[in-house]
Amino acid sequence: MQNIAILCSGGDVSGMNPALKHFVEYTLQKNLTPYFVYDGYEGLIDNKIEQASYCDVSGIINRGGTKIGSARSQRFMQKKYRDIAKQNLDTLGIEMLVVLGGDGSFRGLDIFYKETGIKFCGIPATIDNDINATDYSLGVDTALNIIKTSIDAIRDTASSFKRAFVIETMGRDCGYLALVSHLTSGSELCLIPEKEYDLKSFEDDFKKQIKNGRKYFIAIVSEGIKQDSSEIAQWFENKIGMESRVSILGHIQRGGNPTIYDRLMAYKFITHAVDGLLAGRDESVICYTKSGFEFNSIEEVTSKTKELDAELLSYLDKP
Ligand SMILES: Nc1ncnc2c1ncn2[C@@H]1O[C@H](COP(=O)(O)OP(=O)(O)O)[C@@H](O)[C@H]1O
Ligand SMILES: O=P(O)(O)OC[C@H]1O[C@](O)(COP(=O)(O)O)[C@@H](O)[C@@H]1O
Repeated sequence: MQNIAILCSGGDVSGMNPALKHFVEYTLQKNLTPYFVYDGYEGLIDNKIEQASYCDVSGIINRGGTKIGSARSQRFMQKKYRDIAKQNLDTLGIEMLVVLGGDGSFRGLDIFYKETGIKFCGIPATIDNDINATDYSLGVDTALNIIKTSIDAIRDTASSFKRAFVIETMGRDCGYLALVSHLTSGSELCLIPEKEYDLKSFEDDFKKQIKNGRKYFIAIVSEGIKQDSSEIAQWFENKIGMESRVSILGHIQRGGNPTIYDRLMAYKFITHAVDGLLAGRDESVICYTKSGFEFNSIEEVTSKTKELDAELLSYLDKP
């Protein structure tokens, strides 16, 4: 029997628990012995590695976050700690790793593979959807649904109280969450790092809309834009003449009951990752694109910054 381990690294996402469940079930079905590494690369170094069974994954498919924890690890950046991680894996006879994480995690994993020969398959997992070479990363759909529910709720109070709301989404330097939320929630303004903007250009139109009866505004802004959300709110007050409030959605976007789409994608990502390793793919990331699932090298995934989908971006210019 071959031993195979899974770990979560970087920001946790909803969808990791369904992935863990299918990992255990699928690897057992394939006559492999599954292991959990707790707390990301930190757990590899500290030997928090345990054999997993069906019991460990019962009742977790509906839970956000990850049962085995996730972490960012400064120590894994240093070879002396990666050597300890390799010793821990050798002691347990583990030769294959599945890692749910982002491009930083994959970069670390690739270095580890080159030093130790531990085979791996990366599964893109980040709410930001900013990993190059994959159209979809696990967790994005649940985050978008949480944002949708939040915006719908804020709309109730905004419309009742005649206010402008500036709603800030996560995403680091990527405006995907904000842009998709804008297009699907009917907000009046969307500001993202990928598109230059000048607030002045909206002033005449917004004032005209108020004259024509508009009672409230919803603006969705990504955390990576050049201004603080409070400055956008000030602009609504000073230049548009409407009382305003800021709502920073924050870490609620990283939690919550995984959507059907994320549960299904977790199932598919895990199946492809395990199949790929068994078929002899030693160092790859399983990506999802318009043409389906495909394996990519670390170089392809990490060498470029992902560009925002051009079609989605073009919709920002349309009324
Ligand atoms: N060049 C590297 N060498 C070794 N480990 C790395 C390297 N880059 C990232 N890592 C590991 O991957 C972890 C997660 O990376 P990070 O960039 O924070 O998140 P993400 O995987 O979401 O992009 C880091 O905390 C570190 O342990
Ligand atoms: O949880 P932290 O450390 O405050 O980090 C917040 C950041 O993590 C994210 O939620 C997800 O980022 P990663 O998936 O790349 O780790 C970003 O959207 C956000 O900027």
